[in-house]
Amino acid sequence: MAGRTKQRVFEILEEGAAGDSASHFVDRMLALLVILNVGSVVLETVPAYGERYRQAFLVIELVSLFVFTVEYVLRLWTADQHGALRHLPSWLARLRYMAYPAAIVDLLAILPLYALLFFETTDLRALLLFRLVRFLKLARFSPGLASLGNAVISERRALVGSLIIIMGVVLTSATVLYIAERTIQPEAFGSIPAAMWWAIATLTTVGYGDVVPVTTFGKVVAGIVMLTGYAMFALPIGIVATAFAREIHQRDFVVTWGMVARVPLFASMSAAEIAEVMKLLRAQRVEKGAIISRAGEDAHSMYFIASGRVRVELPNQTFELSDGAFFGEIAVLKRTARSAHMTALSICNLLALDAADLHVLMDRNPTIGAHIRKVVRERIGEEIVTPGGDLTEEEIRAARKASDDPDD
Ligand SMILES: Nc1ncnc2c1ncn2[C@@H]1O[C@@H]2COP(=O)(O)O[C@H]2[C@H]1O
Repeated sequence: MAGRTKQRVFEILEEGAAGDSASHFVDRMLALLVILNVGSVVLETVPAYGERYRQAFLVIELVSLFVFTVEYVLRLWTADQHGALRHLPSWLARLRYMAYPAAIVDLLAILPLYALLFFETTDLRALLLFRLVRFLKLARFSPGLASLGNAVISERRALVGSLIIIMGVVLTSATVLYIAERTIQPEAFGSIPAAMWWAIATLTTVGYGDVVPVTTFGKVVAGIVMLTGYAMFALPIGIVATAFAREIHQRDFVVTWGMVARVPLFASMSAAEIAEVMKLLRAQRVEKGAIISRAGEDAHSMYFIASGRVRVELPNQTFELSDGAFFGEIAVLKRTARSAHMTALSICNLLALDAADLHVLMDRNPTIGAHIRKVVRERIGEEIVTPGGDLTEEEIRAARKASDDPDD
């Protein structure tokens, strides 16, 4: 029972499946609270509001402290449900989870408030910068932000490379301008660090105009630096933009004709039939270690593996399925609970087919219907199919037990 509660809390907080309205609601509420917080931090600094609404700002802060603390404690409690941490003892899973960047941000989002209580001050402005860390919590609720983070991390080497090039150009241009202008404008170009201010303002095309070269040589160098600036900064921007586009594309990958045609089950279909099937399939990207479905759960769809590997854990056997295979069809066809745990062993691109659409597909295409039924027969065996066509009570009980037992 406790295991089921923990699993549900985890699903609501961390792993909202498509269509899980409780999970989406909690995500939205938490994101709203973060936005309210950031808004109040910013408005507090406006003198006209800071004093007048002091009490209201304090209430927002204290409510946030309560909600974010409960959120953090629950995330810590359910840490051992994460795909990558499930094999660890609960205490170790929690310790490892605490080192996740998102968990660190969650902790930093509540710590300053405890400092506030501890130091018995009501001047929230003292903790201004710390409180704005909460803004980072939004990354958890925005897949786009997470993709941007992934893009920067995956291109870190190229970005460090372009940063070194930029630093080299800043240093060279500042040194040349120092040589050219130091005697004429000692206050602006009297040292290399001083000249670097001019170099950075010029290279970034900001051009404050507070410091300008006056010698002909200085002006020629400045012209070159201005032109180089565009090229220099286009480099990291291009790197991040390309990686970001790639990340987004991988996340919401499009179901293509080739992808469907590669699934052996559909290989014999005509192009027109494949085009029809494509309309029924939904693309779903699953991270490595994520649980796709649990034994004993209600089933709403079956899946085809476009790419990746999936582990199917039956109560007494474990199978591995890969590209082109399908799974999750038994519960959908028999209208029973899932008979196995299904976990992604690698990043998986799945094609999900809703229960109603599976029946449409099988009715429309008897060959596919017969093939799926044949695979089901091979998988579960004739002997455990009751005359009514349902899985035996014994198998369902075994599946439910398997989902209750693990690591409470
Ligand atoms: N013996 C088996 N071999 C391979 N896959 C299986 C086997 N038994 C069950 N499965 C798959 O595991 C899935 C678990 O969820 P379902 O019961 O919906 O559908 C099941 C099948 O797709």
